[in-house]
Amino acid sequence: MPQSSPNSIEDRLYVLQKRWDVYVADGRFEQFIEFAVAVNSLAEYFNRLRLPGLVRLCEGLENAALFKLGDNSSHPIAPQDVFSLQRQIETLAAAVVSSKSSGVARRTPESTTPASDIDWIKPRSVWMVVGPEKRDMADALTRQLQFFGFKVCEHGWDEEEYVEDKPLAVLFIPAQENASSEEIARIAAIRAECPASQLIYLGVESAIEPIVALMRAGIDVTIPAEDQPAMVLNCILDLVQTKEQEQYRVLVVEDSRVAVALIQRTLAQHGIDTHAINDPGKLLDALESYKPDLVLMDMYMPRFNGVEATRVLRQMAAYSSLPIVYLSGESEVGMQVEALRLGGDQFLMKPFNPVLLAAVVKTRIERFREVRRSTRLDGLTGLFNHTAAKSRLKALVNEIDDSAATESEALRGNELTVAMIDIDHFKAINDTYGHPVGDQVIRGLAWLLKGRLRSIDLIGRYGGEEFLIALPGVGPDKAIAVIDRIRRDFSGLPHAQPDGALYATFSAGIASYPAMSAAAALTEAADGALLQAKRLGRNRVEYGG
Ligand SMILES: Nc1nc2c(ncn2[C@@H]2O[C@H](COP(=O)(O)OP(=O)(O)OP(=O)(O)O)[C@@H](O)[C@H]2O)c(=O)[nH]1
Repeated sequence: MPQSSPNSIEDRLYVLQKRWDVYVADGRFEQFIEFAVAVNSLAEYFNRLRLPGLVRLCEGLENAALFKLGDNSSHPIAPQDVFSLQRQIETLAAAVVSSKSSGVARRTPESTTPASDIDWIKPRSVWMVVGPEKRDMADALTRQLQFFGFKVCEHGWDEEEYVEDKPLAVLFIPAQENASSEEIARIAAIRAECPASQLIYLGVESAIEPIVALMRAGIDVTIPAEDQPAMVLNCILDLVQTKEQEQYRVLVVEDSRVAVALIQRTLAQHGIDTHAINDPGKLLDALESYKPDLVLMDMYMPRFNGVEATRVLRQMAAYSSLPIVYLSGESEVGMQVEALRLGGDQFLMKPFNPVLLAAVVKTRIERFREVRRSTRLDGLTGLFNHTAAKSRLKALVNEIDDSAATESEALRGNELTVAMIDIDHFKAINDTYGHPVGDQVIRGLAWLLKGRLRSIDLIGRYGGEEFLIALPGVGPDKAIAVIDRIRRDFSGLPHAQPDGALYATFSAGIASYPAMSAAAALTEAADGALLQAKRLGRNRVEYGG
């Protein structure tokens, strides 16, 4: 065994293979569960590393394993199923070896490597497979990708040797709309060589047949002719965007210590954090302090039962949509249905199947987070939307007010500077190049802001092409310098469009606390300064007090 805890891709793969071998030798249900847990853990690890090809292979194996999970009576599974799973494991192992040889899968001890710090192992290179006919577009895309820090390696459609490290993504730009059979063969060859890379095909006809042919050859994303090339950067930036990686949090309401220990062990194996209370009377305090993504609720407990506790939560706006899953020995279907009718989302029986419990908990939490995200974040840019940005700004101003009132040493004298940014002549960009290109300009600015500002800064999409920025602890002079630097860089950022690149500029207005002591006054003053910047000729930063 390489190490006592499964840390790296190789270790996780080793554990998976070992568990599979044990199952094949003995054929017991519990051994199959252990194997399925190992597959799930590897799939999650690939997901965190953002290795789309390996995620796909691993999820295929996970689905096949879950399909065969069954129960005690269905094991050992039939020899042809063993053979088919064995083949999937071998394909996965070969893909891991192939990616590893490119340096993608270096060993990274998890204990010292939080998900947010693993950027260094992400490949940041992009291959572009393009012919001479699409020179202008390829050049514009290359400049744009380089601006965001990607290394671009160009290849011709007839090239057969690829010596560089395996890329994050491969962009295929065909000479005409539909791929020729030689081009399909080239795509399949690159798919085999780069199992972990995202393959993107630009300019497909909007019809099922050609898209299916490309997908069969190994393409992950096809972009219709009319949307290119504005979508390309979006696709690639999505691959490196660090989504919310916060650990899932589950509150366990359960009076049996044995059940709590089993649940916590199972969820911990899937990287899920838990907090347990044995008395539903403590529920509101625990929700307030622990802020879970899901409650796992026992049915029968002293004082009052899980269904009563759930009904109370459903009457409170803050918890009306929080996922609640019952985990109980109650086997009477009528009682289960009643429990769901009164506010529960799902019912799981005790003794629970660990794979099923983890799968239900994760799926419910993912959906819950997705809904929460969609109400707070802007779909185009992933930044806070207007409402969320306004309320975040209010909270920042309140924090400073509170710290001044309590004279907290750490925060005393804190400053806050707000900037309103608006892209210049944006209507003309839309009118000239079309809305998809306009959207790409907005996204380009969003990415530049995210890349340049700190994680504690507030960045919101305030209106169509208007952004609200708040920089806590930063005075006006420094803020003006920072925003002006971003302004200069944005004006040099090429935005790819079918005939080459276009350049855009923005104007900004700045205001600061304590000169303006309320959130509304700050945005109003920044807005006034922005108007002044527009009047003075645009592409400039003005200070409004
Ligand atoms: N592509 C795209 N366009 C948008 C979006 N939201 C708003 N717009 C457009 O943005 C344009 C804003 O134009 P105006 O407010 O007239 O200002 P402008 O052309 O940027 O001119 P100045 O601000 O004076 O420099 C309008 O044409 C809107 O339709 C969006 O999400 N995507």
